Amino acid sequence: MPQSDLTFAVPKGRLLDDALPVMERAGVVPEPGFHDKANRALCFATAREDLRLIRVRAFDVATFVAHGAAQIGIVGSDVIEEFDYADLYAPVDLDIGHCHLAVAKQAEDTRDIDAQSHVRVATKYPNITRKHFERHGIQAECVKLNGAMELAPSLGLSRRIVDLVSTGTTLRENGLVETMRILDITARLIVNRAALKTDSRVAELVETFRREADARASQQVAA
Ligand SMILES: Nc1ncnc2c1ncn2[C@@H]1O[C@H](COP(=O)(O)OP(=O)(O)OP(=O)(O)O)[C@@H](O)[C@H]1O
Ligand SMILES: O=P(O)(O)OC[C@H]1O[C@H](OP(=O)(O)OP(=O)(O)O)[C@H](O)[C@@H]1O
Repeated sequence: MPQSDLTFAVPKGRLLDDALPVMERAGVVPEPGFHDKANRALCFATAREDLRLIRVRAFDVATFVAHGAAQIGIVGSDVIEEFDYADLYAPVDLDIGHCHLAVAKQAEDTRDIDAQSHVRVATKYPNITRKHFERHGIQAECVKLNGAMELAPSLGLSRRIVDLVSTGTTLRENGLVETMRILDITARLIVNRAALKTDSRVAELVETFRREADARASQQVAA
């Protein structure tokens, strides 16, 4: 019986620029139309007849793969940690998309929250945030935002934010300072656990990406 096509999910934004060369070295080469920013299609053919790509939001990559609608994908470890899906397995650290998740506050806010039992936090990551503050004995009331968290303290929405930091420019330009680092982040190859067990092509792709990541690591050591 012919096997159905595999679906590979990738995030549509900044991570894609780093992921594409890695994918291409692993033999996942999208059709030319994929690179056209004006193209509104969401599903693309690849050089492999049995493999298609879908381009979705980063959080949705994890959801598509966890539910088996896509068998494999690439996503930041922040997203994996936030959802904690049992059906999702992240076997390869791709060593791209380096950033970290941090708590930040307005630079002029000198009030100590350690002495408090409750704090309001604006974030895209309510689960990670609640767990982080719980470990410090503080109950976090999370206000879910999907972007521009940096506006929340100055507009009185929350005393703290939890957001991704890479260069630190966004925090600085919005008058914020980091108070605590929560999680170091890199992008991972993720697979649906059931698909990994039942479809040998998924295990083969995992091995190919693992070899590609190992080869890059060896080159870096040699350089
Ligand atoms: N400033 C940054 N520097 C490096 N990596 C980042 C940065 N911001 C986010 N990331 C990583 O990239 C991932 C988001 O990927 P990407 O931007 O491709 O997705 P997206 O779907 O466009 O995001 P969104 O849903 O926010 O629009 C994050 O989950 C994180 O792992
Ligand atoms: O430390 P920096 O290098 O300044 O990067 C951090 C910024 O990058 C991410 O936002 P992104 O640009 O993905 O936009 P978003 O707010 O729409 O998520 C993140 O949410 C920060 O705002």
